[in-house]
Amino acid sequence: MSQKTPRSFFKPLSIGAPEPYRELPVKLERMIHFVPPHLDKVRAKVPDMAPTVDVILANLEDAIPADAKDAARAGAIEMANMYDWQGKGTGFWSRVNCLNSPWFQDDVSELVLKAGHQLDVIMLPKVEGPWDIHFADQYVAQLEAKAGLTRPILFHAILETAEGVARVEEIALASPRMQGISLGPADLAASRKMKTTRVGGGHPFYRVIEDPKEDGSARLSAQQDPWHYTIARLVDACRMAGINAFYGPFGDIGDLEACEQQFRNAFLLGCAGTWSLHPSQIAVAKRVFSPDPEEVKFARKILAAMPDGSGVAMIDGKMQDDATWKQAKVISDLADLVASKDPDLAAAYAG
Ligand SMILES: C[C@H](C(=O)SCCNC(=O)CCNC(=O)[C@H](O)C(C)(C)COP(=O)(O)OP(=O)(O)OC[C@H]1O[C@@H](n2cnc3c(N)ncnc32)[C@H](O)[C@@H]1OP(=O)(O)O)[C@@H](O)C(=O)O
Ligand SMILES: [Mg+2]
Repeated sequence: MSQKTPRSFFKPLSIGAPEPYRELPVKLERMIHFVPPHLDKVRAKVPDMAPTVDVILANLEDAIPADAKDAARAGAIEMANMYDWQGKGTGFWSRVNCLNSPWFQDDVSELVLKAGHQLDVIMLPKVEGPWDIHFADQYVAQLEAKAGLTRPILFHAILETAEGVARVEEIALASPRMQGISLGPADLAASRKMKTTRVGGGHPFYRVIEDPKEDGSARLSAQQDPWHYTIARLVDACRMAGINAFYGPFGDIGDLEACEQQFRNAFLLGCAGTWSLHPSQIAVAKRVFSPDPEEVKFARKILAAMPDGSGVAMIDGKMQDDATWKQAKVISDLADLVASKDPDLAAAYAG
């Protein structure tokens, strides 16, 4: 596979386009809250909602009816100018329609030319390989130059095709614009021909069962996680590329307990955040993707016991060494980010 040279990898892809980032901006992205921009009533809530979430995403793709695509795009551009996104620190993203759709070109060109000064991330759906990223990369660079933008707009891919999973490492490495990748369980289930209509979470048919018993009594079985492999593969690809992995949608809006379990599985496996589709999921995402205060205190004990990050120490009967120091650093750094945005948790972490 032909690769760009290290120096050309970071070259702007259009004369006049902003320099690509060599290090990604450090942002809190515990929840990416989806908003249907064509619904006036929901769009009107954005200025009040923005301070309460880490990211607001104007969705132009699935869940937006075909006859409302133009209204959604106009609504997204209106959202860009409803709040001081760059000044107040809440991320402003938009999910555009897929690259082979009749709407992609207008989505991207209008967003960059009319909202690029406030837009942080373009979410690209149904990505199948690095070629999708390369195409969008140069197209956005040309639009950034035309709009006179001084800050590069980043990309976030959705992992929701079988081919995308087979190439997830190449996608993660395809451009300095890559900020992260989310799991899209519904489209991925369809692409893989999985036999489920659920959007994330477990399935009662996906289990393991113990061996038959001599007395013929009932055999114990346990439900398994059908997304374990994909999330773990996604995390490895993203962390290799120095970007973040995210869990995507949880569709059973009424079941917050199962939503929390799915989010928690993703958090423990290394995901940095999740999508929230409904206001009720925002608090769940905040609870799960903010490190637990007791974990933070224990992590800071490890950091204090090994100031230079090397050696060995016993803390509460548990062996700590260079590796656990790095684990503790991940938790402590995340806690610092959360504390900067959430006074209640700042107090809990300092307690
Ligand atoms: C499958 C994967 C995807 O593509 S997922 C992403 C696409 N889907 C979405 O973006 C869905 C976004 N959410 C919604 O459209 C709605 O939440 C809903 C249709 C699921 C439910 O709406 P509704 O029936 O109106 O819910 P409620 O009556 O409970 O609403 C109460 C209240 O909250 C307001 N509301 C609803 N949703 C939102 C929201 N997202 N943000 C802000 N406010 C919201 C609603 O207007 C009510 O307000 P009110 O009390 O003032 O009336 C795929 O990619 C894959 O996996 O592959
Ligand atoms: Mg999808």
